[in-house]
Amino acid sequence: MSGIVVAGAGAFGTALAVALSGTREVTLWGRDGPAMARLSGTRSNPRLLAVPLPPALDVTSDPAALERADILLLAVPAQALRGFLADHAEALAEKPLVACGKGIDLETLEGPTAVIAHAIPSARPLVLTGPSFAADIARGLPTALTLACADPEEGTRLQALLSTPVLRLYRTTDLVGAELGGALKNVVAIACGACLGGGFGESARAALLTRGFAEMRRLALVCGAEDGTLMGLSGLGDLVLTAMSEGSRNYRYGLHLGRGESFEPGVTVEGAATALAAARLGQRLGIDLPVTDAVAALVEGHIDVGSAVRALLDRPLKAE
Ligand SMILES: NC(=O)C1=CN([C@@H]2O[C@H](COP(=O)(O)OP(=O)(O)OC[C@H]3O[C@@H](n4cnc5c(N)ncnc54)[C@H](O)[C@@H]3O)[C@@H](O)[C@H]2O)C=CC1
Ligand SMILES: O=C(CO)COP(=O)(O)O
Repeated sequence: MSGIVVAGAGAFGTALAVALSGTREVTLWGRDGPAMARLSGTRSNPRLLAVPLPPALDVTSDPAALERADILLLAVPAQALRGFLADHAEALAEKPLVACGKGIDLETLEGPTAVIAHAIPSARPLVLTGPSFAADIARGLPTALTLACADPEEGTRLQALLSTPVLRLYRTTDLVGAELGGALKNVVAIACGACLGGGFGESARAALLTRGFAEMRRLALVCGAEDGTLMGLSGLGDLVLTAMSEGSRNYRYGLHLGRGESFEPGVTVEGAATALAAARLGQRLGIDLPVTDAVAALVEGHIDVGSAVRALLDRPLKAE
């Protein structure tokens, strides 16, 4: 039996640990010692998830657990991944590291697999991504995700290890497509939320979702992604979930932007930093990303939603 360690005890890491615990040996590792000790005692964190932890799930803040792992699921936010890897590089060497966060690093403009490859060259990066709210996964509701692994044999082995009767993993070798789909859909979800929050209606949201998806594909394909991956769970599938549901923090953040309200402090909103990163990447690669650029300008407070929508409508007419 492989020892799975989920690193990052936020909503998603806790949900994944809950879902995988039972038939597998699973440890949930978090950096905050007192918080993990409390969680170990109470076996629940209602602020994060409505379900209790299964008795078999081990909970710790001891870094030695990272070293003992056969495989690690990294459920820290994208902007924290580089720091986490630097802190634990020795313990994580030569292991399969499954990136579960969705974003592009704002400083390096890299996705999680390149961040892992640079920080720990001996590690084997994978990506686990797709439409899944932590609350749904923790409750055992049916969910389908994409597992990307460069080595098809290892991908097949880990697909079996990380699937459960209700958590169905599809595999691919397209790491770039999987991670960019997951990262970029958050930006489009912010745009869709801002559109509804600003009172522009559901037809406009459908237009933004579709044109935003065209942008996602444009950027991802130039970065080496396969179109089939973008059309699958990790791209279109996750975009549909995130851009249509108030269960999404990115969408809710967009709603607040659209209404001109401030958002709940301290909540992880990956699409905000990723919009800035993707806009810079688009400039660097010479790719037209009007929706992304508008979200980046909104996030930075340079424009309001009304002017963002007007700027998008004023663009020259073109072929679809
Ligand atoms: N919540 C959800 O429904 C889903 C989240 N995700 C992705 O999972 C990632 C994490 O999201 P959540 O768990 O929801 O966020 P969260 O805000 O609930 O938790 C983030 C956790 O990461 C920890 N963390 C931050 N920096 C760290 C560091 N340097 N070292 C160790 N731990 C660190 C924090 O202490 C916190 O426990 C994000 O990239 C998100 O896009 C993916 C699918 C679903
Ligand atoms: O990635 C997610 C769903 O697949 C979670 O979305 P939010 O981070 O917007 O809540």
